[in-house]
Amino acid sequence: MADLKTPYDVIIVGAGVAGCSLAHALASTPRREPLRIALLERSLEEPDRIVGELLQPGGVMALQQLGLEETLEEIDSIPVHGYCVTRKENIVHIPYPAGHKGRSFHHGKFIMNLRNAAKKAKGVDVIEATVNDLIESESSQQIIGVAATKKNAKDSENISLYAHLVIIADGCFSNFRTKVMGPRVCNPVTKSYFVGVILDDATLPYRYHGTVCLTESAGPVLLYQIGSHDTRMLVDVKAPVPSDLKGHILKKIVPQLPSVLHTSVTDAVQGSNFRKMPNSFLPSVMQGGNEFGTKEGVFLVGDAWNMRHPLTGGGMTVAFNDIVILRDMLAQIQDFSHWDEVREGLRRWHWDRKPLASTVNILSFALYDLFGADDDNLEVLRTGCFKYFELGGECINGPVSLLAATIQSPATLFYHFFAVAFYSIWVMFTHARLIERGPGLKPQLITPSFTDYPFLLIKAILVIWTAVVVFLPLLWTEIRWWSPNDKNARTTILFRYGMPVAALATVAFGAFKLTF
Ligand SMILES: Cc1cc2nc3c(=O)[nH]c(=O)nc-3n(C[C@H](O)[C@H](O)[C@H](O)COP(=O)(O)OP(=O)(O)OC[C@H]3O[C@@H](n4cnc5c(N)ncnc54)[C@H](O)[C@@H]3O)c2cc1C
Repeated sequence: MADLKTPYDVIIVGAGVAGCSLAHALASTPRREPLRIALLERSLEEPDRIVGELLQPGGVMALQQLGLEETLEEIDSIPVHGYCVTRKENIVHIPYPAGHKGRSFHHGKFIMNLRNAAKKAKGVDVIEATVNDLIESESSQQIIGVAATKKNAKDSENISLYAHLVIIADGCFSNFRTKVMGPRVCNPVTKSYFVGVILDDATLPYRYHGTVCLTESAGPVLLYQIGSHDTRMLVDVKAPVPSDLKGHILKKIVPQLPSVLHTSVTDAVQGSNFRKMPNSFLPSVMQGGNEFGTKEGVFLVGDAWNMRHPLTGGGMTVAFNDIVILRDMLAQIQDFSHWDEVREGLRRWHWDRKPLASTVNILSFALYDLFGADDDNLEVLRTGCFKYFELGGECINGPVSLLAATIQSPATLFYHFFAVAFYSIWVMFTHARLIERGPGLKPQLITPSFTDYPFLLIKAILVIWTAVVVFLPLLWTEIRWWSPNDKNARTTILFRYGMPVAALATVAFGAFKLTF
């Protein structure tokens, strides 16, 4: 029975990508009694951020399933038909699978559309307030509400709101992660930073395509058009971020970009205020209350719970897909005060989201390790990856479908990743390569001969080892977060991951034996 202090069924903290779509999804689900939802956001002004500007086709599909496809309209959004990867003037075209299209836009405009959709949804109160704390029940230590400071026209007002369920969607810098996760808290690891600028009327190597520029001894550079005249450039920089960013980009990055971009990038960098965001890694941890060491009455969604590298532009796609599954799960629960039912739902949600979320998460860091390569063996893999794409056919279709999130399969990702690793070795043995000969001397093109083979054989083993060391820990972070008592999770892991991984490992080992 509803507590007198509980005017809401659900409180959602944060009206960003996940929060707005969740509020809209819950309100739009037919139920016996319509839900009363409070969506709290610290600022309802249009956000101005360098995040969430390209939505992959898989994200567009999830948005359609949520009935929110109109939020992509009337914001000067740009169609995205695929990617191209460049190494100086060498360019590989990687179109999305036929019939699929992504969209890119100014983040703030898209968020305003999402907020309007949430505001219009029946039973949703959008409140401009900063949530300061979670309110715990004194008897059960369950979370029963939030304490917030409401932004009024003249001054601020402290309020307390209560609900059966509190959902935290306060993004990558979440203030409540620790409180919700308790002893199992897992802190984000920042791998690098993206520094963002906007280019005016830039010409990209392929129009309406995301562009990934690989550079030597610096991180990858990402470009995509986000409006009729605006193109976002994100430059990956490792910590410590150089104090002279302008000099770093002009001297180290620009000469390695395709020449078609030189003028617009130089102009943008000259007069720019750089924006910087951390590229963080945060594996998802099972939630659901005491059994899993987390709080009851509350759970996390979106970046507050799970983050991956933004290189592959997958964050919003994961968030929307999560909301689709969560909506269907919560639709089966009539009363959110029945925590046992919510806990069981969260457990199912955790595993049901894995095919897409794990694929996107692993791909983002595996590609980042390859494209941001700063070691010799990774450089071999990076060259092999570029050449793999040049083969065309399934060598493009497979990886791009994973990137687009139209295929949700860590096993397919495993297959292509190790196919790239073996192909990289083949390339190393058979293709001529440029060797640096020291200052003042021109690099020399060397074709491997028989005398190089012993050295190359050792290198091949190191390259495979490097591929394993990149991929398997990422896979492990996706499957290890289960409770030892959770028998269903163990079965899921065994069948969904264990079997394909074992099968592919056998194939990979066989291929290795046949090749060498
Ligand atoms: C550099 C960079 C580039 C990226 N580019 C892409 C991309 O191109 N494509 C893609 O799909 N993903 C991208 N991402 C990831 C994507 O931005 C996130 O996955 C997505 O925004 C997560 O949504 P969210 O709702 O969890 O958080 P957010 O969208 O950040 O929303 C959180 C909301 O909570 C509010 N809030 C925070 N604290 C409080 C509080 N105490 N009280 C009330 N409200 C609060 C905030 O104001 C905000 O509105 C990128 C990430 C980075 C770092």
